Amino acid sequence: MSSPKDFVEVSTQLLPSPQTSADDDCFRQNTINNNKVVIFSKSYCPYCAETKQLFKSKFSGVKVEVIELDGRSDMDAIQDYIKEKTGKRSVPQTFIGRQHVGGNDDLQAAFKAGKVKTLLEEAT
Ligand SMILES: N[C@@H](CCC(=O)N[C@@H](CS)C(=O)NCC(=O)O)C(=O)O
Repeated sequence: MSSPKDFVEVSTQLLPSPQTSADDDCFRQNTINNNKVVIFSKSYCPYCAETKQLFKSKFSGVKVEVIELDGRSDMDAIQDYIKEKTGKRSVPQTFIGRQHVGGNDDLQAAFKAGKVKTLLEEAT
């Protein structure tokens, strides 16, 4: 059952254009640190669509920050940064409460194990 307040808010954030590569990393880390749920995504990617749909259907009411990488001039740099942090370069990559959950397969498995709910509850 869902009520109006349960409707999930999915927004697409454009990171500001930083001046230096040190600023770049700062913006990327701040995006992960300052949002409860962050999904690095590509708009055409079917796995990304599944990840976004999971939050929409199962965690309505939770604000999800979606960074659509395709078309961004810093797409490769962001993917390099995520690879450096997590070992993974594919999209989607989901972070909950600053913790890396992983790609869509990882997220779906974490959901089935009840871990997504726990991470959301623990996230500030
Ligand atoms: N098993 C991965 C599959 C992800 C995947 O293959 N994503 C593609 C896009 S649909 C990808 O990242 N391709 C390389 C790229 O876009 O840089 C998952 O569940 O997340």
